Amino acid sequence: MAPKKPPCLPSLLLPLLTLLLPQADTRSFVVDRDNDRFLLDGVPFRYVSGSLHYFRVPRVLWADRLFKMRMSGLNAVQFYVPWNYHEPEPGVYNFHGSRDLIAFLNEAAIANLLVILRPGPYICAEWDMGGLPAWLLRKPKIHLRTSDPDFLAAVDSWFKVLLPKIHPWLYHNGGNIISIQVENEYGSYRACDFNYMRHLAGLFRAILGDEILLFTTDGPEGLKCGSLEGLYTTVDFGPADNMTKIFTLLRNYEPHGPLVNSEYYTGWLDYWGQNHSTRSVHSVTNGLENMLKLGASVNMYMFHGGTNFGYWNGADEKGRFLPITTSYDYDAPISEAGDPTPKLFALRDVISKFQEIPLGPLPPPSPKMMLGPLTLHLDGDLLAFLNYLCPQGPIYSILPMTFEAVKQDHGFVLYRTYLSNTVSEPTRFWVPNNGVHDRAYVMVDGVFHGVLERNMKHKLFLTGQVGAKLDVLLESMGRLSFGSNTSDFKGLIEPPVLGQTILTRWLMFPLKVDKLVKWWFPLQLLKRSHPQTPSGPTFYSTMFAILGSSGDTFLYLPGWTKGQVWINGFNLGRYWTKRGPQQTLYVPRPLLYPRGALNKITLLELENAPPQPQVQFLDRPILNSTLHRTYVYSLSAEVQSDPEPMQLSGH
Ligand SMILES: CCCC/N=C1\SC[C@@H]2[C@H](O)[C@H](O)[C@@H](O)CN12
Repeated sequence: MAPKKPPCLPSLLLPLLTLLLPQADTRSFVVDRDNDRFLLDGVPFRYVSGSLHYFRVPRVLWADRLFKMRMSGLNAVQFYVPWNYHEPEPGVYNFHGSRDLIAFLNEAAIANLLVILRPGPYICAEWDMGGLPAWLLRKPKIHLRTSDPDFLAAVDSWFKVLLPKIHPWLYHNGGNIISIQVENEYGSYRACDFNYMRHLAGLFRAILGDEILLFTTDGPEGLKCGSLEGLYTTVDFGPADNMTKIFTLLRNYEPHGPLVNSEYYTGWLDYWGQNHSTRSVHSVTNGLENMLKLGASVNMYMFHGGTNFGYWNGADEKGRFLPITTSYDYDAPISEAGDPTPKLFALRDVISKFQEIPLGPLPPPSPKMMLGPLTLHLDGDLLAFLNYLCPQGPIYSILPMTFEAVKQDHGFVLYRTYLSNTVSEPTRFWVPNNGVHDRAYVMVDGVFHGVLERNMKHKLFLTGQVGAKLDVLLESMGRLSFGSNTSDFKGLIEPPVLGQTILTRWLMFPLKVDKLVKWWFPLQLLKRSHPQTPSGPTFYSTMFAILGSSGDTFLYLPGWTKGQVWINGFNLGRYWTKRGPQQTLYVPRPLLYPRGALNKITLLELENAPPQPQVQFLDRPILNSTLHRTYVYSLSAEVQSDPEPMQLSGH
């Protein structure tokens, strides 16, 4: 669907106006190397852009966010296209609802924003596997982000679907896309495979033509492997970096043409278990003003961060595995709830010194709602619903299989084996080579024995009778989205060991939790037995009505440990109250049924619920709680003391 044409005008006016309006054949966005600037339709142009990720904002809120960006003085919006968000299975595509990319392009056009598109295939973005689909890892030896034929075949297949959709939206075709990025900070990736980058550039040119401006983005240390002849080179850096030094370095790659910072960091990401990140208003506005004085084009990353709903967060590896939090507030100028912040107004003042700002006020913060406390009832432990969670039954293997091997991309897989001997004394249960990816909740005959965690907690001690069920619920906490190796397999990567015995003969149950939670009637109706005393992964739920006026709100879970939340079947994301720094989850008002209608909240608490299983809805977020240090294990004392196992179980 090509962009909507202007409304039809009285026929006598049309000929006159067509002389004035730029026509598709005169529309152009080019680099003017003689004058170190961009030209838009032949006129000098500088973009002041902001990043907003449509995949982190419910579709019903896109127009609101884009309007606020325009009213902030931006003339462009930059966003990625996550491959894994649109191709859930090989050859299966989804561009509907909150995945309707064309609808988002149209909303940007309506907001009078040009578009800087970044389709990857890798996007980083603190998104699961940097946007690459987990199903690529069903070929375990695939070399991601290289000219590996298996990888390129999947990339070509995806881009031959995506890029033709984008073609009509290119600026010179009448659309609003002025430039397109190839890959993402490729210079930071170990492969440095120029054949791969040349392949991508050739594919983009073959489908999109020669007019569209293609560019690359790298940190200063990545320019060597990230830049490519024929692609315009840009950099990314934040307010604390040395702008002069980095732009001077950039001139080694682009001696002429406009200076571009494609990711000027207005804030930063958060990791579970680390302190909340912020960037000062002064440092961010000061850096922007310095770049605009140079005539540079700038994209602010992020201008509105949004939320990692569901299981979509990515992870980093900085000495240890660090999953990204559910909130992607990013301390951005527009808050996670879509509210203008002091940083926005300060940036708007800076922009107004260099270009016209739309007249009129920004909308005020949206109404917020408080509700509760609500008391949830215990539906039952997760194992009680196993037949509904895995209706197709388990997969058997001598050694445990990864999530990818059993075709489970996100969430949870239950691993089950049976004790071949009685273990009467507390005996060490562990997984060699840091092989828990990422958290394991261990039960013996349904009794919760504790948690193992990647890099953090390698062993626990358990007892059990011969023939007892040993259940290990594995949770993926999101795949590495940055770093030298994005082949971040999930599950039990190594067979666990009990005492000196390697445990074999495993049943794997890929769990379809979201499908179960979507059932409207209370889960406990599915159970034959009465809810047991809460032990390990357990479902809780309740129904509630909004009596007063509705509004955005923030779910607060005091006393809960860690788990997943659904509201009216929508997967709101992960909570980890015990670890922080995030203590609340953003609940967009459109998720809630208005006054009188019944809403349903469901929790899967993975460890321990509070004695009173209550939650509240607050009128403000808590993203910077003080961390409960006692809860964060230290690994160093443990990992060296694990001896090699002696025998296989059952042999
Ligand atoms: C030292 C940082 C290297 C990783 N790059 C990052 S961390 C935050 C941002 C986003 O991930 C963004 O998607 C990256 O392109 C750049 N960047």
